[in-house]
Amino acid sequence: QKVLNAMEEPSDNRQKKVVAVVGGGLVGALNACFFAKRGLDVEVFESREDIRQAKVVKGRSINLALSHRGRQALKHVGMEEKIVSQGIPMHARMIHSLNGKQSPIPYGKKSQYILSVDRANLNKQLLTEAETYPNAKLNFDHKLQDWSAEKGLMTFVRSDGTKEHIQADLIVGCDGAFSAIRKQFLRRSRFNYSQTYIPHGYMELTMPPINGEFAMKPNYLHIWPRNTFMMIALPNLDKTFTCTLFMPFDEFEKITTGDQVIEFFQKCFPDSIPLIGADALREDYFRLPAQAMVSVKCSPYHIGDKCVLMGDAAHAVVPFYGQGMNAGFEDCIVFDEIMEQFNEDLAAVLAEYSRVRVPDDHAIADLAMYNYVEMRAHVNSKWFLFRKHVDNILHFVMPKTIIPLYTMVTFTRTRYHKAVERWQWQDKVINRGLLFSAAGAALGGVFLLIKNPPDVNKLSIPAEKMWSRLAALRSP
Ligand SMILES: Cc1cc2nc3c(=O)[nH]c(=O)nc-3n(C[C@H](O)[C@H](O)[C@H](O)COP(=O)(O)OP(=O)(O)OC[C@H]3O[C@@H](n4cnc5c(N)ncnc54)[C@H](O)[C@@H]3O)c2cc1C
Ligand SMILES: NC(=O)C1=CN([C@@H]2O[C@H](COP(=O)(O)OP(=O)(O)OC[C@H]3O[C@@H](n4cnc5c(N)ncnc54)[C@H](OP(=O)(O)O)[C@@H]3O)[C@@H](O)[C@H]2O)C=CC1
Ligand SMILES: Nc1ccccc1C(=O)C[C@H](N)C(=O)O
Repeated sequence: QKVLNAMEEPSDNRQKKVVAVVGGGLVGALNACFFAKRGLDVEVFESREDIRQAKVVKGRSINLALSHRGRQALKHVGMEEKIVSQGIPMHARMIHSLNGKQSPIPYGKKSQYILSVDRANLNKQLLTEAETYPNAKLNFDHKLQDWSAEKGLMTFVRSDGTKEHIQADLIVGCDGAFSAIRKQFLRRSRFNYSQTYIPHGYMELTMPPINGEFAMKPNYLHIWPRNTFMMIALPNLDKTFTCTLFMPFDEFEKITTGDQVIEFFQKCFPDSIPLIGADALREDYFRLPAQAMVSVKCSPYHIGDKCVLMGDAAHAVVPFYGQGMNAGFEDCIVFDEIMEQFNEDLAAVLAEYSRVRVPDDHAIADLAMYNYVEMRAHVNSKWFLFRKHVDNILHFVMPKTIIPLYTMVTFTRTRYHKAVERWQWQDKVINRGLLFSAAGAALGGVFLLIKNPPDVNKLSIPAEKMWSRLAALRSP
């Protein structure tokens, strides 16, 4: 059994803590940098081999949308500029109508954008950054098999079947949506847990460059919203786009031949066929089955002063807000802030972390579900587009009073649950305002008509025609 010992004596009178981070994915690797920067000794245990040496990197999605929360966390460990310089800014949604028309909907002000970044590259750079700290060590091919919350003792199994037993002061579970660390929480009393698989799946398809250039405008997140399902595309540095088709599993399963794939794309995304390529479509559609999406909510995130969950291990969310990683990165900042506030007293820090973070992570889980409906359906509605304009104008006039939800979530560090509360309040106020304005305008019109009744004979539209037009407006 290996007991992780502090690599050197602490310079102050605090007991030097040794931290084991389980999972060297995006959040685990970043968290290792946070702990190491704080001066703690940290070891990462990752089940996969070192992805920096691997020939093929298996993973969920090729690219990710990075926004303010994630950037702030990267900034804390001095990596923001490096990562941002390798990202592609996306300033707006680009809506593809059935007839091929493209219309942009900006994400915020001119200077506000989200960034498309390469997942594997980000993970590799975070691991390399963690390794630059002398007090951080990375262990690959270490899959957590079991652990004890009471003893802080973990058992790892390696690909050759050998086992390693390791003890640490603090265990940080960053082992993703299907966390092995979280399994032990499930056995404990007063641990709340829910897991929901949505009935939709997703499939990734590649849109290659055309004559060495992007096949579509690169600085947008492209959306083909078809009300009950959608396709999106994010740009990559190699001038390809990664298209992701989100659709009910039933619909994926109805398509069983290459010809049916083309028929389906012809009907729903005709403008994308020449860009992806009909032959590629026929093949790529069947390369992998559609993947499932799960939303996991749990609380609390800690056990005593021994263990804490972060990232997808604590809160796997459906991907539709592009906030899963950003929220996980923000977890690292919040934990670090609380460590500072409570002078690294782990019992106090862990309890406070759960108290502060659970409502926010649960809020982003709900918002992520909502954003799927916004992206696939609401963007097609004239009322939604009108409201977006109204919100933007009000935000311009009263920047501190009215802040669009998307701006709060994506371009600020407003706590997610506060953003939801504020959104609901703003929505009520704006809708009432619009209703009163419409009623006021109508009343004003009636008043003017009564004061100056028009000469019916001089109306440019004959009265009967006007009535029939009004009747047509009312019928569905
Ligand atoms: C299709 C899709 C698109 C997405 N797009 C976005 C986006 O645009 N923006 C965004 O912010 N988020 C996005 N996300 C979410 C994002 O991928 C996750 O939130 C993020 O990867 C979470 O990081 P993590 O480190 O917590 O988990 P992971 O990245 O899953 O890392 C977990 C690590 O733990 C390791 N591990 C697992 N089990 C063990 C074990 N037993 N022992 C040791 N190690 C173990 C795994 O090998 C892995 O390396 C998307 C997700 C999906 C599925
Ligand atoms: N919110 C969501 O809907 C989902 C999000 N994700 C996130 O996407 C990112 C990248 O994922 P990626 O690296 O590709 O991870 P994978 O989906 O490939 O899974 C990583 C490991 O988790 C285990 N696993 C996978 N599926 C299941 C399952 N259904 N039940 C139990 N265990 C499972 C497997 O471990 P073993 O070797 O033991 O089989 C697998 O090796 C991560 O953030 C992940 O957390 C992943 C899936 C869904
Ligand atoms: N990265 C993603 C992956 C899957 C689905 C959506 C996204 C988004 O980023 C959506 C974006 N935030 C939007 O609201 O337009």
